[in-house]
Amino acid sequence: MLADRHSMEVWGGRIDPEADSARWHQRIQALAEGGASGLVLLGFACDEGVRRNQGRVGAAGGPLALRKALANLAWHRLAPAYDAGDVCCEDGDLEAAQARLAHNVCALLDAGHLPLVLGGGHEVAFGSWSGLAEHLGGQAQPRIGIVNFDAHFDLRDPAHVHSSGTPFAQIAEQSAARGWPFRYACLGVSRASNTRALFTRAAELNVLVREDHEIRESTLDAIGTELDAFAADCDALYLTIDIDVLPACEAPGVSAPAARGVRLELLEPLLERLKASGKLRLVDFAELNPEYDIDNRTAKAAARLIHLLSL
Ligand SMILES: N=CN[C@@H](CCC(=O)O)C(=O)O
Ligand SMILES: [Mn+2]
Ligand SMILES: [Mn+2]
Repeated sequence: MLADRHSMEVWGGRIDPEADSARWHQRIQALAEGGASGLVLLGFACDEGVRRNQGRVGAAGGPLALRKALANLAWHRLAPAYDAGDVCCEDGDLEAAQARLAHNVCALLDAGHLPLVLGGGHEVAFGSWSGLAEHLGGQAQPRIGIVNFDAHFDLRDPAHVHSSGTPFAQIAEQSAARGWPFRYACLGVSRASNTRALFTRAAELNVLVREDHEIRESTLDAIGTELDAFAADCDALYLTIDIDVLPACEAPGVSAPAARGVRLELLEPLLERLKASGKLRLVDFAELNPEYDIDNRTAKAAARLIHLLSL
């Protein structure tokens, strides 16, 4: 593997004396060549995209905070989980860091693993997707479905700058250049936090949009059915979770906290539905900023979602 740094030191925590009481820190393994396929955590310690997007930096600390939050959670998995270390961006060269992330993601997919990338600002998405694209590149026209749970479209015009606000517009451009379809679902969007231009671009790109206020107990099943149909029309799903989709009380530790958001109890059933599709090939978490977290609330919420997806 080509990660920029790797240490298993963070994986420590409570050890219970009774049988069958393992936690993540007791079961996760350092990634090594030739191991059985499993879930692989790969950090993307980067907030250069957030800085370029005029946001609150600090998401570079996300991978470490996520591992710490995950370490003490109960282990219920049957298949292995590995830690592949971090890709870092310490010199402001975001494009080079995204390219290294892509090569690592591609190598993991080639080896039969499910990569779970720990961001980092949402600029992680361009690197993650590029890795999946590299992996599927041999296919004629792979139908990659992107499902983004986010208060924001992140479809800003990349002609100005590449940032945490542009990844899906960059992916749309790349897809068009390759003659591949662009299939993007963005759920949890806040109308108040996205300009008219962004809604217009989403409509032009035929994005499946569900706004934050549309996701309620009474609409969950219908939205789940929409996601089933979206997944059925794709060869592979890339799930990206911008943790600022949660309300600020559940996720204060982000660059742009959501005044309303979509609560965990509504998000979780939709994630279960996507998982049940059997088409998830790549997952990432974006925008956790530990510098603004309260009581590790945001890290714990994200770790709970990782735990749910890993069962
Ligand atoms: N990845 C973040 N994207 C948001 C940030 C919004 C904000 O800082 O208020 C965006 O660009 O729209
Ligand atoms: Mn985002
Ligand atoms: Mn967001």
